[in-house]
Amino acid sequence: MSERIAFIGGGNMASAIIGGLIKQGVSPQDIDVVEPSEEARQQLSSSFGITAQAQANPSLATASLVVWAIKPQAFKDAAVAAGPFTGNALHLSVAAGIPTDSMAAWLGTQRVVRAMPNTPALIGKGISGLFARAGASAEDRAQVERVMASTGEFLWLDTEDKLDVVTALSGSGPAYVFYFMEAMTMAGTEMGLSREQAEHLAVATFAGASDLAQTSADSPQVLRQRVTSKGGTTFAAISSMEDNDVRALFIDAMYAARERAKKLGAEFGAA
Ligand SMILES: NC(=O)c1ccc[n+]([C@@H]2O[C@H](COP(=O)([O-])OP(=O)(O)OC[C@H]3O[C@@H](n4cnc5c(N)ncnc54)[C@H](O)[C@@H]3O)[C@@H](O)[C@H]2O)c1
Ligand code: PRO
Repeated sequence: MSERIAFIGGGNMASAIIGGLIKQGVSPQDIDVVEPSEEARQQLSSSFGITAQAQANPSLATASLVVWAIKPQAFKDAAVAAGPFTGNALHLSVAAGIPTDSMAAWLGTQRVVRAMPNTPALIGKGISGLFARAGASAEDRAQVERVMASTGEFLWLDTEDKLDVVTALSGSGPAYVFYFMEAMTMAGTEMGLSREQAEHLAVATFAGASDLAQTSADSPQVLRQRVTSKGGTTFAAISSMEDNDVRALFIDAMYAARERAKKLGAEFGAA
């Protein structure tokens, strides 16, 4: 990968991808970042030795790939500011909701791909959903794969609307896991463990159960049933959750996330 890559936005998600690229051997000198926040620019400098630009400028024209890692709310203004400098680049957006139709209109190109990563990308253990517009070539898709592989796994989607489902599932998903860790820690502490002990047990339980689910030939449902002795402690806990509709409420929450992704697209993606 000797091409220059430009990032518009240098926050959490850009840093996760940049970190992965540098680990893969990409030189920080081949990475440009446009980042208006002084604090974020300093972070990029201390973490990666990258001198980010406060504003889009003609140097962006040398990038063969432009990665859009800004909030949906800021996308259109940033596209209007940076678009004129991005020449014939391929564009890859990680923003929730913003449709490729809008990006193609704002940027004047059909070479547009969207990715929905998640924060385990920071340690190379992310998973991303990818969608390519018809105007993106096989080589464009391969370039996106090389970049996203540095953050973990990826899978291609055949329709763009499925990206909103991926956003609700794996994009937002780490927060659901941390939420359950928080609740388990809170309960363990209430029941007499120290906070450190409870958090250690909760985090290690998710790590172990995730590894088991990934390496086992059995489904999560079968693995759950194996923990749940009839009339035992897990049975009491799962019955309490089922009686309180936790599963249905959790599914509702994911629909709310997907709705929000659609609304962000409609509100901030209007071309
Ligand atoms: N954080 C996640 O878990 C996650 C997961 C998947 C996708 N995303 C998507 O990634 C995008 C970025 O999220 P994040 O978590 O990195 O946010 P962030 O706030 O950490 O980073 C966004 C950065 O963009 C900068 N910015 C604002 N206006 C700009 C402009 N006009 N030009 C250039 N930079 C500008 C901000 O200063 C900020 O540093 C969002 O669209 C989000 O939907 C985030
Ligand atoms: N974080 C972004 C959000 O909450 C997108 C998925 C994860 O909007």
